[in-house]
Amino acid sequence: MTDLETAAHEPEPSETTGMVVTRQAGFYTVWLPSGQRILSVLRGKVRKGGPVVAGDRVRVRIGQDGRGVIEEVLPRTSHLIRPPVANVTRVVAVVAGPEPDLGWLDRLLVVAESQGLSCVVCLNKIDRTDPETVQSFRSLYQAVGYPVATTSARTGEGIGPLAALLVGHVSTLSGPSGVGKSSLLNVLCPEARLEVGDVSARSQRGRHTTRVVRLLELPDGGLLADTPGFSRLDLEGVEARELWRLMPDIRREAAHCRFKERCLHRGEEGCALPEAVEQGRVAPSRYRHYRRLLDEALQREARRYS
Ligand SMILES: Nc1nc2c(ncn2[C@@H]2O[C@H](COP(=O)(O)OP(=O)(O)OP(=O)(O)O)[C@@H](O)[C@H]2O)c(=O)[nH]1
Ligand SMILES: [Zn+2]
Repeated sequence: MTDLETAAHEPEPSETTGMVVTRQAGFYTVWLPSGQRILSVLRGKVRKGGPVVAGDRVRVRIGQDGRGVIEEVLPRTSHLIRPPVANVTRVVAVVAGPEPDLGWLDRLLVVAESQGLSCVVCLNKIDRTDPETVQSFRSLYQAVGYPVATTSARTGEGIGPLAALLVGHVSTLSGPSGVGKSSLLNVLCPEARLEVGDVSARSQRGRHTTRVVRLLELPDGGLLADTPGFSRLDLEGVEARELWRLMPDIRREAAHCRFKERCLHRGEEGCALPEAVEQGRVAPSRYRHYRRLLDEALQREARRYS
């Protein structure tokens, strides 16, 4: 018996909590802990509280007809604006071979850390990447402290281990154009593939300027947004003085810097960071990107205060 069949035999309690997985024309699909999905509308007072988005955890009352009424939106742990998804816990930062864009990756990792999101780093297109590059990418980011997946959406290599990193999370893929985010989505979620031929969904997207975001169920558990996140990587809101805290490898070494909080760890005389790079505890690319992001944050702050 499948989970769905089991669910059909167990009457749902009249009130339960669930997660909004998609919204369409005033109807919200709520995913219940049993695996069942119910079509729901918003109670008037909930509507006044602002938009309800995919990822929102809600208290829902189920009527005789099997339809739901969303009574309350439970507090959010995070809220992405673009795409509008609540309660994301995991960002999959995707870059692709043969020459992964590490500058983009390090920037995204900082932005995600500043929002308290946990990251998985993914190198896609390993079928067209030199094995040495794959290996050094893996070592670099494992040493920083991130789970690393190396994948090929084309051959399927590494997809299982990537899926395993998403179990129990609400995740979003993020990465520069063309790295294979849609391709990964299709191999990770069989449900996503159906969409390709779904003309009504496509034409709807064309009509509306804001795209409807769906959370797709991963076969092994977890939910994945069907719209990539973080299309703009704004460092807005990241203070120059706080930047070192947002890069785990820099943070570890900064703890040994004798200038402590007074230091920007930019390579000042006596700062611990240049030595950490020399001795291989911080990768040169990571330190270079740290300094680039720092300069940018300092310039922004100078403009703000001038
Ligand atoms: N060789 C190879 N090609 C891939 C792989 N994954 C994706 N591609 C190809 O890369 C191109 C871009 O893939 P998409 O999935 O559209 O990339 P995307 O990141 O969604 O791109 P945007 O929608 O522009 O952000 C397509 O031609 C894919 O077939 C892979 O693992 N290996
Ligand atoms: Zn320092």
